[in-house]
Amino acid sequence: MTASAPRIVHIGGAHPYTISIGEGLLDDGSALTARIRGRHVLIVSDEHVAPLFARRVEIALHNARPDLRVDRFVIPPGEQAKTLARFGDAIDALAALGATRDACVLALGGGVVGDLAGFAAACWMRGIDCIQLPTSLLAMVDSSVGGKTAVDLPQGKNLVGAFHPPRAVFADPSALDTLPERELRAGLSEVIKYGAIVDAPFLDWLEANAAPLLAREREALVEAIARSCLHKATIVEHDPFEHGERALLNFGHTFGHAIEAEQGYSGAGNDALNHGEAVAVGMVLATRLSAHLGMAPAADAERLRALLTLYGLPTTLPAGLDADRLIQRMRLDKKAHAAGLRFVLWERAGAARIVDGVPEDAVLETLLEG
Ligand SMILES: NC(=O)c1ccc[n+]([C@@H]2O[C@H](COP(=O)([O-])OP(=O)(O)OC[C@H]3O[C@@H](n4cnc5c(N)ncnc54)[C@H](O)[C@@H]3O)[C@@H](O)[C@H]2O)c1
Ligand SMILES: O=C(O)C(=O)C[C@@H](O)[C@H](O)[C@H](O)COP(=O)(O)O
Ligand SMILES: [Zn+2]
Repeated sequence: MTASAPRIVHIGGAHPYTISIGEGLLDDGSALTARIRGRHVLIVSDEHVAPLFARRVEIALHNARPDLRVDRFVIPPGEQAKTLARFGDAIDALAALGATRDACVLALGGGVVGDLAGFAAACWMRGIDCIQLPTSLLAMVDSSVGGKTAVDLPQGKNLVGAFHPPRAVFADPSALDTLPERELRAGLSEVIKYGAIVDAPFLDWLEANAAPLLAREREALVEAIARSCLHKATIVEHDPFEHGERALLNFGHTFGHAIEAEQGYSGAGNDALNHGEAVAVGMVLATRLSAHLGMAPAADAERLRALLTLYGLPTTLPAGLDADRLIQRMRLDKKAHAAGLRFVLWERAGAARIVDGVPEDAVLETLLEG
């Protein structure tokens, strides 16, 4: 049972669903099973998260629906597991389960699990249900919502994937108690992104609420999650397949994804940046590029950099990365056209714009400044 009524965010459109945010949702078997149509469930998780939460979810499912056949598929933790090979293993797990078209994948974990599990659900029998049970802050505020699913290639981030909206999202903020500090900050990077691109008052709120958020005060976290989900839901509902405004959610990602790929996706346990950290650096570089192109007042750019620093996030390019190689990576960014690079640039707090044909020499200059 949930401790109190969950906060609900609705996403409309062709495939409507709800995001529920509330304590105890991971144990709420009746809420979870209400979205499960068939009798086969594959819980996809990772080696950090499964020992913490998978048994609880399995018990909740069993108590509400003893007829369910529930299997577990567990991947190693971190970005390096978001591969075609692990995707193949997930497909094998669905085959071993005997999953029929009404089966359901439960993605229990951070964004890596969510993206991989969602992609497996998108492909098995051309598409089965996926319920997202995000356990990292980043997954609660961003990756569990909107239906982008993918795996990485050595050549670039998320290069193989599909749009496959979840059947439902259940975010239980009590899961965040065990989240490592570095991962909490990474999630806050994507939270700051929403303020930067569409909600200037949210940036004020984030400036005022760094202490409670970093101390994991539940009320502040739930507010940040709900407000982030509301922004993502609004954008995704209007443009589910990223034909236009959805690309705003990619602010900081052209630089960020190039950094991640260039570092070999090794952000989990060493000096390389994880996704949220790479996006933090990417947002700062995007504001600098905006300044080069005559957009975004310098004072606003400095304010964003200071806010990221307040949250303990990196704001400069890691040492040893080659600018030309980063630009080469950006040519495979999914926003790029045959005609050239496309960036989400910054105008001011709460306002960003998608700009085509950004000259590579301006990007190079920005990278060389660090
Ligand atoms: N699909 C989308 O729209 C979208 C949006 C943003 C990011 N992403 C993707 O999400 C990924 C990043 O997600 P992430 O930051 O969650 O990384 P992640 O999935 O690697 O999780 C971060 C780390 O935290 C651990 N963890 C997660 N929940 C935990 C908990 N409650 N307690 C203890 N440990 C826990 C994980 O095991 C992992 O080690 C990237 O691959 C990124 O590309 C996708
Ligand atoms: O949902 C979106 O749209 C986003 O861009 C959200 C991003 O935070 C996320 O990292 C996404 O996976 C990036 O998408 P991609 O199309 O650049 O791979
Ligand atoms: Zn992201």
